[in-house]
Amino acid sequence: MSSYAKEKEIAIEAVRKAALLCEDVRKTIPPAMEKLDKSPVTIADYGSQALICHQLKLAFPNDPIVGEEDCSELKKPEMKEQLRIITNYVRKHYTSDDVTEENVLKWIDYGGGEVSQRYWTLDPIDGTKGFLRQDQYAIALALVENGDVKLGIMGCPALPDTNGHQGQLFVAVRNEGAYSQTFENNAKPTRLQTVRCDDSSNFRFAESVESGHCDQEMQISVAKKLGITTAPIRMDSQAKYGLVASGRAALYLRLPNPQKPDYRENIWDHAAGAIIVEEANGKVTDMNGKKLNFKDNKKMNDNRGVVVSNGEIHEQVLKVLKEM
Ligand SMILES: Nc1ncnc2c1ncn2[C@@H]1O[C@H](COP(=O)(O)O)[C@@H](O)[C@H]1OP(=O)(O)O
Ligand SMILES: [Mg+2]
Ligand SMILES: [Mg+2]
Ligand SMILES: [Mg+2]
Repeated sequence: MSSYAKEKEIAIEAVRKAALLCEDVRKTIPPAMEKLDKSPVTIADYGSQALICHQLKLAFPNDPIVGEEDCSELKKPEMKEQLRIITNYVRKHYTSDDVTEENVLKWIDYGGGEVSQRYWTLDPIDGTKGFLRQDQYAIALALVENGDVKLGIMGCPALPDTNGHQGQLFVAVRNEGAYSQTFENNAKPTRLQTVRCDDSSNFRFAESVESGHCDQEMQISVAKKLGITTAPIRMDSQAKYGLVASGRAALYLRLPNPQKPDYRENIWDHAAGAIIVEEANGKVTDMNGKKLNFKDNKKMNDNRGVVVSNGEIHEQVLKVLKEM
């Protein structure tokens, strides 16, 4: 019996419902709205956050949820039509009889919790830019206790598994391994294991599609020094952690963009992915070898960049980074 059996069951069901909503929205190529920081957000980001937060609050009323989105923009009168559309999508994918515009706003704002001794962190759509391009995105949910991620669920509805089946749901519980399954009900989970260095066809590296989110030039030179000469797998969102966990890449590098020295990573962009890779025998640190900090703040203020590996090559990657 898993130590987080109830949490896992509720979280998987919540992410599964949100994935159905996101895929439904994606069929129509949704227009993007712009947030105050100029980053895009869609009706699916809001719908996914509303669905997941409400289900978590019903089951764990005392747990804070630290989510990416809030409704300050959505509450503006000019957003009335958007709110109506979001509410309709939530109603379609959620058999709760209290789906009203007012409640949808309330549920989204359940995600306004603070980092605490025990909390959930949620990115309702990670890789919104990928989602808008009809490319990869992830619904990422993690439970953190005392700064340690205990449970991570990552839904990647557009990601094909190694059998070519589209849609992968990744699940990891601390000390109990990482698994992937399809989105079907009662799908059989497959245990994940990172790639071995002698598996030359999968000894590749992954990085962001968005050159503004990282330092692609530096990443390619680091990979070269490690003997990886094949082109990077460019993919949006935390799905890159899924590639490393399932042995389809040995390394995911996210080095800070030199043009944006003040950017700090958010906990919801890494918590779920990190436990999934660690439980598949991989390793995750920042570029200086520091543990990612999920204990203090939404922003990982004392971490710089992220290095995600199969475990075996981790020390070597850190050494190369230090030398450069
Ligand atoms: N300058 C930046 N450096 C690193 N990550 C960033 C930067 N700007 C935005 N992001 C985040 O990168 C994530 C997408 O990652 P990827 O590029 O791997 O698909 C998003 O969560 C996005 O955050 P946000 O949601 O605030 O836009
Ligand atoms: Mg965003
Ligand atoms: Mg997001
Ligand atoms: Mg994100």
